[in-house]
Amino acid sequence: MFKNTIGFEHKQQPKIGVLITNLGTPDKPDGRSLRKYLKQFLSDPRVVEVPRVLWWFVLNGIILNIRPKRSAKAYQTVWNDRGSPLMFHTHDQAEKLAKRFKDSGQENIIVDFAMRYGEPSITKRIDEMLAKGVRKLLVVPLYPQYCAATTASTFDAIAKDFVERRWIPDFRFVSHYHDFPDYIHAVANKIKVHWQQHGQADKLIFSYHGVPKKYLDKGDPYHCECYKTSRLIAEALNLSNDQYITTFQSRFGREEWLKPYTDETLKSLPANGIQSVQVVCPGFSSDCLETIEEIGEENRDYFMQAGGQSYQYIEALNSDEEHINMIYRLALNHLLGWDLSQYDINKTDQEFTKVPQNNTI
Ligand SMILES: C=CC1=C(C)c2cc3[nH]c(cc4nc(cc5[nH]c(cc1n2)c(C)c5CCC(=O)O)C(CCC(=O)O)=C4C)c(C)c3C=C
Ligand SMILES: [Fe+2]
Ligand SMILES: [Fe+2]
Repeated sequence: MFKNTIGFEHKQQPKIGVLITNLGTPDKPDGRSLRKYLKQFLSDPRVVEVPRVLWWFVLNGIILNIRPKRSAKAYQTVWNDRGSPLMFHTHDQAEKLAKRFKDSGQENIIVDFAMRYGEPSITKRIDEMLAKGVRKLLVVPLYPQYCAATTASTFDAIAKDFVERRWIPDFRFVSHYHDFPDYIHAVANKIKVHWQQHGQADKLIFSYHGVPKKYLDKGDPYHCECYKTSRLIAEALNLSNDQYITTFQSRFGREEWLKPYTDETLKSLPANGIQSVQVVCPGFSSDCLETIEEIGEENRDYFMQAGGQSYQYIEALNSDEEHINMIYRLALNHLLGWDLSQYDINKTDQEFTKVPQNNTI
């Protein structure tokens, strides 16, 4: 009835698993793959909060007949020989994070990545980690700002997995890091480096993925966390309030989403005397369709066609060294008490809580 742990052996060294996750992406940039991906993604009640029966008809009757073809075209423009940017950046992040732990002498920590939709699935990675002896699992969704549509949805996938499993590991979950100082400084430094190379524009635009406004009205902290992130980055850069704007992109459907909208803002700026902008997307830990195509191309056209002179997109943190160090330190904060060898806690505590050398069963 319950799923058993495969590959368990006695005297196996217990391990700690650090699983970074992101949204997921289609297998290929074609209509078929997009249909499969969008069906899974848009069927998630955390993403689309519309009565299920009504939504089933809208999704299957309209959206899945139109959107896959259109989205496939957009994905083709960002796909390269390494595949989807979201996939290869997340892959690189996991690889470099694993090295970061190894270089710090943490041999017992296994790092990997999973995707909420599509492959590699959360369940596949949990299976693999448990088989390798992971008995304590930390999941780090790479969404800096908490949102039910993303963060809670990731939690749902883990909870669903655990419900079906016999042997559940110790478990910790990072629900957000929108104000974690290392994250703020990593984004601020990325902007500073861009300024050193290109100079400063009239305005800095912080563009975050939007969600329906009703999610904010129902108590989702996402909107507040986005504004706080912008404020903290602006403070780190010594920007005054009139030097930056927070906006929301990637609208879907007809209902009202969080405002101000990125596209409408960019269209209106030239008429208000703003000739040059730099756009940064702090909510995206990896570049993906929504940053490369929507911000890098589509919104550039809106701004330039409205009379703008200069438009620059500042890339996501991707697998930059500073990003990996930030995720490493974020994970360390959440691992506290699990793996003691790495902490500068005082000697008495270390002796008291020291894990026995042969900690096997
Ligand atoms: C329908 C509602 C959607 C909500 C709510 C939503 C929230 C949300 N999404 C991200 C991050 C990403 N979304 C991406 C793509 C994407 N998002 C939606 C819809 C909603 N997102 C769709 C339909 C798509 C697919 C592309 C398209 O057809 O337009 C991506 C990129 C994935 C990639 O493969 O590159 C990311 C990342 C966040 C952070 C968020 C709420 C806070
Ligand atoms: Fe999205
Ligand atoms: Fe989009």
